[in-house]
Amino acid sequence: MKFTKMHGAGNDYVYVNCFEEQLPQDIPALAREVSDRHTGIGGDGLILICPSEQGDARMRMFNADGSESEMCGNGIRCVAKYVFDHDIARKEELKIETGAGVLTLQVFAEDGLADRVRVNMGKPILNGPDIPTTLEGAPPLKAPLEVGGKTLEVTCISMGNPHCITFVDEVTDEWVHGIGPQIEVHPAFPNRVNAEFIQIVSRSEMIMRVWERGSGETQACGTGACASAVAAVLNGLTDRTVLCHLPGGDLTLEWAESGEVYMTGPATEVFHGEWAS
Ligand SMILES: N[C@H](CCC[C@H](N)C(=O)O)C(=O)O
Repeated sequence: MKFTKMHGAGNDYVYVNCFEEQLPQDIPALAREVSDRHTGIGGDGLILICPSEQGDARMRMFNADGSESEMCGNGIRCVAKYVFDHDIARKEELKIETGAGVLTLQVFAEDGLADRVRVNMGKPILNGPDIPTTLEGAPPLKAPLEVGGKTLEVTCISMGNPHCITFVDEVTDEWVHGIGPQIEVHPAFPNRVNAEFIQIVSRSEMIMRVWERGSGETQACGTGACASAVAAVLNGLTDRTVLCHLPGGDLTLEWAESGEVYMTGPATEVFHGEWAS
């Protein structure tokens, strides 16, 4: 099985072009195997680029633990790059089918290859039961969450996949590796949750680290950055356009007055290979 290794702001996945490649039956097992950074290819998960009746391609995304997610922001930028660069659909505006609906993307190319992508991520989902979470509110804003002997004040948002955002003075390992894994599996989140930790720098800038559902700490999380920008606006902490600094790079988020969230960021192809087993 041929694969391509790509990353968006350091959030790296193994990509398979399912217009051409056959997949084994057990895709979650394949995701776990290829993601292993010692015995596999290494990555935060597996992303399939598939034919679509509704768009130029369909994205299916699997975390490193094999769980499938509805949406992946860094992943969809790389899917757009792959579709553009490999002539599946060489258009500057692409439509990609995802678990969160058909999204529209704008591709920016240098020397004929896409290197930055602007995604209309759609409107955030704010109704608690649809996130889903048992916490009160639409959305839960500064909702109390008992974790690790602390009572956190969290904001919960979905971008098609669930996010629990905590604003902190400094994003330390204690938060990300100590509290993050406990939030991921907290009973308030029936489908588990991605846990973002945000340090506000100014009304137009924030620092983010994330403990991702199914993958642990990643270098960046596109849907998490979008959800965090919405949470920052709803909590009165930033304006509607925010520069988000992540360990793997920067993303620009805009929660437009129309309600849609726009995310702009890089997409990088690193290498191709053949998966032996
Ligand atoms: N771990 C996430 C999926 C990947 C999201 C992230 N890598 C992004 O760029 O949006 C989840 O289970 O919802």
